[in-house]
Formats: sequence, C-alpha cells, structure tokens
Amino acid sequence: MAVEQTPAVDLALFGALGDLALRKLYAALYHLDRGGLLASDTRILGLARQDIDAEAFRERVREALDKSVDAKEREDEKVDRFIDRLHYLKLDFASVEGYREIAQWQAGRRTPLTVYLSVPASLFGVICKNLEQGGCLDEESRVVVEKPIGYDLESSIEINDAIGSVFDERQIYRIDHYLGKETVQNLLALRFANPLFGNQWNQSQISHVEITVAETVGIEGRWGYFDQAGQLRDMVQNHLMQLLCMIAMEPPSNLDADSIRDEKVKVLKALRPIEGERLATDVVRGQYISGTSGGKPVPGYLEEEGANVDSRTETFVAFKTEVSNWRWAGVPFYLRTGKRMPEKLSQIVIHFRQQPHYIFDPDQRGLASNKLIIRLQPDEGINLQVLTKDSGLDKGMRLRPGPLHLDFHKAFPKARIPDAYERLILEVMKGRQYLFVRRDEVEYSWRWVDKLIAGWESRGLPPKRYPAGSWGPVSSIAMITRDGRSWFEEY
Ligand SMILES: NC(=O)C1=CN([C@@H]2O[C@H](COP(=O)(O)OP(=O)(O)OC[C@H]3O[C@@H](n4cnc5c(N)ncnc54)[C@H](OP(=O)(O)O)[C@@H]3O)[C@@H](O)[C@H]2O)C=CC1
Ligand SMILES: O=C1O[C@H](COP(=O)(O)O)[C@@H](O)[C@H](O)[C@H]1O
Repeated sequence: MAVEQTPAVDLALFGALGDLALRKLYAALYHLDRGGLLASDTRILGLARQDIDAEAFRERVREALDKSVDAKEREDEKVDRFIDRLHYLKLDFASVEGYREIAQWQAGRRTPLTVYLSVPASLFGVICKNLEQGGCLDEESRVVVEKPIGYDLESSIEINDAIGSVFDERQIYRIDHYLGKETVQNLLALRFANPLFGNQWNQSQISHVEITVAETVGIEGRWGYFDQAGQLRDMVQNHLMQLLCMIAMEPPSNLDADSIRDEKVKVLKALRPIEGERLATDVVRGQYISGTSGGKPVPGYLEEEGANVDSRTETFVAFKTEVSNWRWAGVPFYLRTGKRMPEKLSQIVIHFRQQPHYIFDPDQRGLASNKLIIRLQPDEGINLQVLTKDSGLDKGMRLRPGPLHLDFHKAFPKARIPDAYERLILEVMKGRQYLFVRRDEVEYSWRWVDKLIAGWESRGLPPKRYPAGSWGPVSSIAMITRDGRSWFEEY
C-alpha cells in the first residue's frame, strides 16, 4: 500500500531543550522522517531560553538522538537530513518580545504553524496569547499540549479557557501518549472488528476487569513536579482513565474524533465515585520505601534527591470502581499503578465469567474461566487464555489453561512497532484528532479524581509504605482478595 502523503508542516517546539523533547520528541520526529513520513519541506523551530546558536542546537539534538534511537536505526544520511530541518530561536516564553520572529520565520510560507507546547501547563495560556499577539497564528494553526492539564478541575478549566481563547477546539491536540501506543489503538480493532469479542463485551459475560500500569522507575530527578502531583494526578487522571474508557465505551458510530470522544465522555460520566465508606475499602495509596530495583538497592521516595521528608504524596494507587450503566452494572474494574514496581508492565485483563454449570474436577474450579490479556508494554500482544484437556493417559479430564497468543513482534516481524509519540505527531500533521483528548474528557476525569482527593484529605491518613521492587502495599492485594480474586501477573 502506498504511504499516505503527510502535508508539510512548520513545527514550533516550545521547550526544545527540555526532558521530553530530548528523550522522546526528536526521536519520534527522526523516525517519521526516516520512514518517509515527513514532507520534504517540513521544518522544525526549536524554542528555548538558552543562549545558543542554531549549530549548537543541532549538536544537542544529534546527541539526544544518539541516546534515544537504537544504533541500528541511526542512519547517518537520514540523521543529517533530519538535522537539516532544525532551526533555533532563543525566547523567553513568558514575554511577548521575540514572538514576531516566529512569524518572520514563517514569512512567505504557506504551511500552517503547528505549535508543540512541551512546557509546564502553567505556561500554556501565556504562550498562546503571545503567539496571537505576535501575529504567528491563523485559522489553520494547531496547538499540541502535553498532560497533565492542570492540578484539579478548577485549574484545568483555567488552562483550557486560556488555550480556548486563542484556538478553537478543532485546532487543539491534547496529548495522552497512552492513546498513541500500538496496543491501545488495537483495542478499537479488537473490540469493534471482531464479533467474537464484540458480542461478549458486557456484564453477562465478563466478571471483572483489571488494569495494571506498573513502572520500575522512581522519580528520576522529577521530585519538584511529581511531589505536587502524585501518582493519581500523574497517571490515573489521564492514562489509566483513557485505558478504562477504551475498554468500557460503547461502539462509536464511526472512527471520527468526536464519535469516539463522545463515547469516552459517557464512560467518565458513569464512573462511580469512590466516597464515603468506600474510601476505606476500595482504594489504597502507597509510597515506596527503600528496596531494590533490577537487583540493585534503591532509596525510598523520601530519600530521593530534593525530597521533602514529610511528604505524603502517593507513588502508588490501586482502586476498585464500576461503570454504572447497562453494559457494565455489577462488573468491578480494578486498577493499579505505581513507581518502583518489580517490572515494567502495562496490561489489561478481561476476566470472562464461568460456564453456568461446571462438570470438571471441583479442585480446578478456580481455573475455569477465560481471560483476555491485552499487553501494552513490553512484549505488545494479545493473549486469550482458554482451557483445554491436559494431554496424557493418566490425566483423565484434567484441565489446563493454554494461550492463544498473538505476539505483535512475531506475528508481524517486518513491522516496527512505533513509539506512541511517532503516531501522535503524525496524526497532528495530518490534522486528525481521534487520538487526542477533548476538553470535556479532561474535565470529567478531573471531577472524579477531585472527589477522591477530597475524600483522602478528609480522612487525613498517610499513604501505606511498600518496599521498592514490590507490587505495592499489601492492602492493595487484600482489596482484590476480599472479592475472591487476585491480580493477574502472568502473560
Ligand atoms: N518528561 C516526561 O517524560 C513527560 C513530560 N510531560 C509533560 O511535557 C511537558 C514538558 O515536560 P518536560 O520536558 O519534562 O519539562 P522540562 O522542565 O524538562 O522542559 C521544559 C522546558 O521549558 C523551558 N522553559 C520553562 N519556562 C520557560 C520560559 N519562560 N522561557 C523559555 N523556556 C522555558 C525550560 O527551560 P530551562 O531548562 O531553561 O528551565 C525547559 O527546558 C510538561 O507539560 C510535562 O508535564 C508529559 C509526559 C511525560
Ligand atoms: O506521563 C507519564 O508517563 C510515564 C510513563 O509512561 P510510559 O510510556 O513509560 O509507560 C511516567 O513515568 C511519568 O511519570 C508520567 O508523567
């Protein structure tokens, strides 16, 4: 199939020397270029406040690519071609002075300006205003903003209002990089292209759903940011909520951005809040203490560089909720995410109900349900656990769980699984919003999170401790065990 032509873009990257840009964004752009997906006259303007010239900037990006792109994928000629697209402008984002130079950079070009705000959300509003005043924008301009949008509902409304006073919603691309992950997009195909699953996807066939997003990393020098946020705001409000929506939403009538986003909003509205007595039983907050990671000793959260030793910020959260609608009534959704877990693992497990009548060995009753395991990372793939008869003359009718396994790397050996940012940047360039989060999604998600935080604050309890390298506080295991279930950690 022919590669779809991507229109030429002038990309203005704010925060061009920041962590995200250097670790992820240039690598993603380079891969797009290498794959022939950037139009020949696409250009990138790096904006930062460091007093360097374009050559020094290009050198910094080259060094970043050395670290973030696999050696076998770094082809000299293609790296040079990519580097040639880069320009640099020193700018204090908060001051309107200097913005005219962005407009001048574009003078005579017919390509719309795409602005990527890889900066803290507190700067989104002022940058948008300055771009407008500097005469940099027109109706075709686009703006890409990073998560998290705000700290709570109130601040997110303020930020969204500020962006919205300059850009229309159709011009705004709110990134949640989990939506760019290959397997997350595959959820749409899995659910809506396969009647086998589509027809079973409800409370009469599914007993419960688990979502785990476990990270091995700790705070990685981001204490200042992370301690203000915590795992609930940093990971649940956006990434885990989006995963939950993709699992729980009704079939959209087509793949248009708004059809999909309308359905996601309905899920967020139907999500049962955790309040009252449920605060004691249905949610666990944790904070890691020293332990091990990858076989090496690592410090606890309160011993990290720059730490405030009194911090009660959670680095782990697990909870049980429900989507209160006809499809999902009575189906618990168990979610957990944490830093310094034993392995990096993001997966969704759909547990199907047992047969109405059971005829096999009563000791094996616990085995007797199908599970669909959707692995986001690592080892992207889908695994359906089915029960078969154990082979051998001495086994009688003993059951054995076995996988029907689709490993994306093995099934499509020639296809490279792109990083989430590659997909997302490409979609911005093509002007397609279906993988981006609409304002009301952000706000409904904050509403739910704010209620939970208010509940935590009213109880005033510190997070439970867990050693780095463990699966979180024991009470997160007790939370699911009380329902006669356990977290599924196999694949
Ligand atoms: N890093 C990550 O892994 C992730 C980040 N994000 C989001 O991406 C965005 C960027 O994050 P990250 O790269 O980590 O942040 P960084 O702080 O590393 O980068 C932001 C950059 O903006 C620059 N900057 C800040 N204020 C000004 C100003 N007034 N004028 C000019 N430059 C300024 C900083 O410059 P200086 O260095 O000079 O201070 C810094 O280089 C944030 O919204 C974050 O929440 C989202 C998901 C993951
Ligand atoms: O947005 C964020 O995501 C990362 C985890 O992303 P992943 O793609 O590596 O799973 C997380 O570490 C970070 O704290 C958070 O801000």
